[in-house]
Amino acid sequence: MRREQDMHKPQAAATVIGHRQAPVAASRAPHSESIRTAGAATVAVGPSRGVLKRSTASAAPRGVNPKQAAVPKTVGVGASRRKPWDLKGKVNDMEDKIRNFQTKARSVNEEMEALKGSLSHSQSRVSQMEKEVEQQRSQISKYEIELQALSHVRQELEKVSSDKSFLQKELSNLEEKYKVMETLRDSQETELQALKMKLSVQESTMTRLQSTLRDREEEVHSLKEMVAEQKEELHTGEMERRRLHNTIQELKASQRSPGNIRVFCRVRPLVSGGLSKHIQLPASDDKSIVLAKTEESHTGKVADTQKNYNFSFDRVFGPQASQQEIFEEISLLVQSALDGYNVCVFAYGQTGSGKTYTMEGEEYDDTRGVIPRAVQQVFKAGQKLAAQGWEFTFTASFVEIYNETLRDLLYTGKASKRPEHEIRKMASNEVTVTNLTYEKVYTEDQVQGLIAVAKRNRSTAQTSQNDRSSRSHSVFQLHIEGVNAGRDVTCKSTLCLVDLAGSERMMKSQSQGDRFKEMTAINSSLSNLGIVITSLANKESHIPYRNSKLTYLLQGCLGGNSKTLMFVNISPESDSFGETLNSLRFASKVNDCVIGTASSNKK
Ligand SMILES: Nc1ncnc2c1ncn2[C@@H]1O[C@H](COP(=O)(O)OP(=O)(O)OP(=O)(O)O)[C@@H](O)[C@H]1O
Repeated sequence: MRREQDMHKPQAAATVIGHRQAPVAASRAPHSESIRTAGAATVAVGPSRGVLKRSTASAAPRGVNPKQAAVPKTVGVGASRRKPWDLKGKVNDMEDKIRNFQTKARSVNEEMEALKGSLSHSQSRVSQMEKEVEQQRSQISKYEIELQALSHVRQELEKVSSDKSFLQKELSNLEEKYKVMETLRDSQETELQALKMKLSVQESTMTRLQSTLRDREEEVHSLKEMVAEQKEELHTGEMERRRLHNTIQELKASQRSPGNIRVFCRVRPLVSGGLSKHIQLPASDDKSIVLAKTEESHTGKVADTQKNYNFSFDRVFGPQASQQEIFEEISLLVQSALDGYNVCVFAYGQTGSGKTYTMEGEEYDDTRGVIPRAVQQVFKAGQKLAAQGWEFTFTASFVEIYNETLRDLLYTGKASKRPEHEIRKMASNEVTVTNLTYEKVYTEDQVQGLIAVAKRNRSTAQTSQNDRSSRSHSVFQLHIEGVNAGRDVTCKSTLCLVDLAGSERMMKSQSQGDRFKEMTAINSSLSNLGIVITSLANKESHIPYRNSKLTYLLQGCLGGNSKTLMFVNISPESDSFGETLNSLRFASKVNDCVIGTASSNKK
């Protein structure tokens, strides 16, 4: 556009040239480039302005524009050289000038024509360029659209790239994991190989072991057969042992007397120590005892006479005999109880002769009596027989008979609620006591606990009545039931251990009141015991068991089907001589009784 303006300006200048004011226009066109060129020509020929100014101002007519008035002056470049009057010269100059101007106008025109050409060219160029610009614009808008599309693509690309980097990370993680897994797999493969090796070794070992097992099984089978044979032999042996055991006892008993009731005599040590004067125990004989009594001469003229009472029993134990020695002699009987025989051991003797010491003993091992030792043996033997297929059930009871009344020594309830008891005989001929505690026992300790309960119960009664324990019988019973399921054999027996009341005879001076009643009861039950034993020995048709609670209770343990042992305990003091003699006489009578051969309660 600017170029277009530039092209028009010289044209206007050329138009002015045709007028009189053309020089003015020429002098006023310092802004135009083409005029500037012409101006230069003017300056080259014109005089200096300083010179002209003064004369112009003074020569300009009034009312005329000083600028218009100055034109002729300016036109006359050669005025300084021509004389004012040289008009012709001036005209010539003017004509020269005109020619110059014309030449210039022509060149300007030419230039203008050239410019026009150039202009049209430029215009076409411009339009072409505009077209191009349009094209460019449309291209640009296309590009912009493409750019937008590309920016979407770029965003997507960025997203894809971030996804890619994420996936690459994941990939690298997975690669790591894969490597770890590979390592693991390798190690597991190695392990697998090792296990396979082991397996193959073990398989071969197993094959070897299987063949060994088959051999062993055959061995076991033959051993089982052998065991069965040996068990059979053992059983036969056991039966034989029982038979022999019984025979030995019978032989032992028959050594002195042919009766079944065996009697052991035990002499208590003197309380003061030393030796008893009236009791003699022959050193060479452990079955005899001599009771010597010196009878003084009434007249004094003859010497004192000594009367000897000789007794012999199955065994006589002196004051030094230990509890262990005593038990060794009766342990065979206890074994018989497990073999199915009823066994009854009772201690007879005057008060203080050592019955309780013999039967119960004291707490310490050495001083323990028959009852705790028998219980220990029963449980031990029961365990041994279990190996031969025997299974035993033990039931314990402990009863006191005082004044012909029964009292449960295992009762642990309130004293006020203590029940009364009756002895009953069952259809099976078994004797049982109503309301009595029959405690199933499984261990020796449990039985010892029951014995302790019985002791407490006796001492409680003792405090209310002095020496009550001396005046009552205590009966411990262990009911034994054995089953050998394999052989379809059962056995049933009772081990009966009795501490009898003091056997002293009643003095006439004491025969009054409660004491009389007690003594009558004791004497009655003890003499009834003697009567029952004698009746059994005489094989009488009626045995008066029911005459006393004691014989009624012991019915099953006395008689042909039981093994009975009596301890006769004697006091060594000289003032007990009479009672000792009575006890030994009673025991001797019992010892002479032939009741018959016991048979085992085996089915
Ligand atoms: N063999 C003995 N060795 C040592 N001490 C004994 C022996 N026998 C009995 N004794 C003691 O003699 C005392 C009386 O014995 P024990 O109580 O056994 O007599 P008991 O006949 O049962 O009397 P009771 O009829 O009054 O019950 C007790 O102190 C006891 O320890």
